[in-house]
Amino acid sequence: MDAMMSASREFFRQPSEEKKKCSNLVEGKPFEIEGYGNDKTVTQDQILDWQDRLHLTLEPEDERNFGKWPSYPESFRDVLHEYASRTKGIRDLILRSIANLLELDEDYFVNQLSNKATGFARFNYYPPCPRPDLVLGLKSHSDGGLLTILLVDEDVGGLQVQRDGKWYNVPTKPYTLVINLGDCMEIMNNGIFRSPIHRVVTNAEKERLSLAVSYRVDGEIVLEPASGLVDDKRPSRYKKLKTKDFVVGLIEHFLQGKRFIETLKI
Ligand SMILES: O=C(O)CCC(=O)C(=O)O
Ligand SMILES: [Fe+2]
Repeated sequence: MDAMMSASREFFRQPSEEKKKCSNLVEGKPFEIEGYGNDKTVTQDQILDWQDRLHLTLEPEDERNFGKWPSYPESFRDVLHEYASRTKGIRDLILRSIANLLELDEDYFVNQLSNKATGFARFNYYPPCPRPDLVLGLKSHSDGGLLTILLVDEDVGGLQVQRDGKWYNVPTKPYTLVINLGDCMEIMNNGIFRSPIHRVVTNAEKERLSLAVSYRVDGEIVLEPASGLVDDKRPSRYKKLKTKDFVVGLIEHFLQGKRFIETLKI
């Protein structure tokens, strides 16, 4: 965890020209998510976030785009490779625990992950912000996938979670990962465990860093509640759709500060 955080910090502290070697914007090419930069701007009045992010595909491994993986610091690639193999183990452990809690077959969620299931890393870097009262580091959202394994800055807080309309600070604690369930998980468990709405506030004096590793099922899989969690008393609460169509809606809504899952509720 320390090695991953310090390699990320070294990457983000470089001058902008160096970071742009991993840019997600390549002249003459359409916007790509993968790489260093900002999220896409789709409307004139879109509210932007006070952050830089580096978005890298981790899974499937053969789809890693090393052209966008930082070569500075030198350790970055090896550290991320190692970190990603550890988070995959944590993913499976948590998916099995959730299945047990729901009294499903222990491997129910793990079995939904084919070798085409996706995993990506989103490194978030929040520079100090002179007007924290005016701008968020990351707008209010819920994560889209099955689950997110979040490594947060151990000194600087900023992550907040919403409950009953109120925002609560998530405390920072060294060597502690925050696990967020995502919208795909909420759908697959028929709304028993929900994906939390969260956001990041900015800090006037200190920079902040986080790394979110999110996992999703394969795009061809139809997202729907596990049959063991649907009956006459608790019918399916979400419209069915393919994961790849879900992802398109998810991104469009996220950029505008909205939640796609709300439109799928029956
Ligand atoms: O920076 C954080 O603590 C949260 C980041 C986050 O919510 C995300 O990347 O989805
Ligand atoms: Fe998030």
